[in-house]
Amino acid sequence: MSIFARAKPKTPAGSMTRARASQRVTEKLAAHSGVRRAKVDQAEIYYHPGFLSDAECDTLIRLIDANRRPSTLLAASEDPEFRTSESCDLDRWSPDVRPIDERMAAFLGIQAEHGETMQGQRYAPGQQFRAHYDWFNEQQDYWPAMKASGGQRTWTAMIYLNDVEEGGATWFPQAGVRVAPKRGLLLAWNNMKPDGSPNLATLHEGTPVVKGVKYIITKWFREHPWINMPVRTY
Ligand SMILES: O=C(O)CCC(=O)C(=O)O
Ligand SMILES: [Fe+2]
Repeated sequence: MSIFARAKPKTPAGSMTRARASQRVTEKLAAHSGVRRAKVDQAEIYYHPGFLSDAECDTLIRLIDANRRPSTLLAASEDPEFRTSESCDLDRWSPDVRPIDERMAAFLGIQAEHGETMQGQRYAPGQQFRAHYDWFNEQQDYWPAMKASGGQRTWTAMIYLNDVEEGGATWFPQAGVRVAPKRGLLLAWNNMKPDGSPNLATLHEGTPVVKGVKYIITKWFREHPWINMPVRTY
């Protein structure tokens, strides 16, 4: 499921619960050696090189190639070029995915149940994901359903699975941060401000790939357990 907010809410509301939870994630990240924070004040953006091994990246690339389909948006866009990549949901119970899924959640200090299904994404040359927020716009029609299924998206964690010859950087135009794809690099950011309200400076885009193919995984974490989480059946 892919759901993205684009319009600005009129009065983003703060939340003490989100603020405290975000603070715990920040402290957890700060305690890991190898984590660096982007030197901007507008948003909390962190990197950790080498989070996944080459073998783990290759396994996920294989799964994405086997299951990819055109990426979707919940809030329809008038721009047919808004999100042109391919995506797939990666089965959180699969022995290839589960250890990585749980390692990402543990790294941020968030319970794995708060994470939506890990999403694999593939961008061929010319494909992109235009500027958007990962947090939900609480004025949009989809919000009651999102509120009931785990609430706001707090943190995003992404991992680049390969180096890309040219293009494909993740660009935060308001924060002024650009991250070039690097195999195994984890990029995580807080979609909320310190008071627990949505942070407009987390606007970001997957810029078009120019040469090569870009593979990533994304995990969006909710403020409460994600209740669409499928029950293990095997
Ligand atoms: O492809 C990228 O660099 C960004 C992907 C993204 O914004 C997302 O998965 O929410
Ligand atoms: Fe995003």
